[in-house]
Amino acid sequence: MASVKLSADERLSKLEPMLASGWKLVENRDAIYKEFLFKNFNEAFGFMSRTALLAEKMDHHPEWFNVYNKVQVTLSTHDCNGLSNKDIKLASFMDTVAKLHIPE
Ligand SMILES: C[C@H](O)[C@H](O)[C@H]1CNC2=NC(N)=NC(=O)C2=N1
Repeated sequence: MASVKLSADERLSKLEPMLASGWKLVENRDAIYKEFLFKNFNEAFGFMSRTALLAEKMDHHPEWFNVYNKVQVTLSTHDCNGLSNKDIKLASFMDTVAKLHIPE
């Protein structure tokens, strides 16, 4: 199903809260970025594993880079060359999972 870019209203109602929870707009791209820090690699990889399962189920995949306990994530929808509701859904899920792995 072709993805539709977030509307102006959705950017206010759905994207703004994500920016308030630490996601940043990517310069010169309609994309969002967040860096997640975990206690160790196991926690980071657990986060990535859980995200990967949803990504596969959604057929919507993050652009991410992992070194040890850090996971850098960029979300955008390639099909519409910008942000869609799929990005909001995946970002929200990642925030929820990350909270389960809060470093002590
Ligand atoms: C063929 C496949 O369904 C598409 O390429 C999917 C795969 N995963 C995707 N991931 C993201 N982030 N954006 C897409 O548009 C996308 N499209």
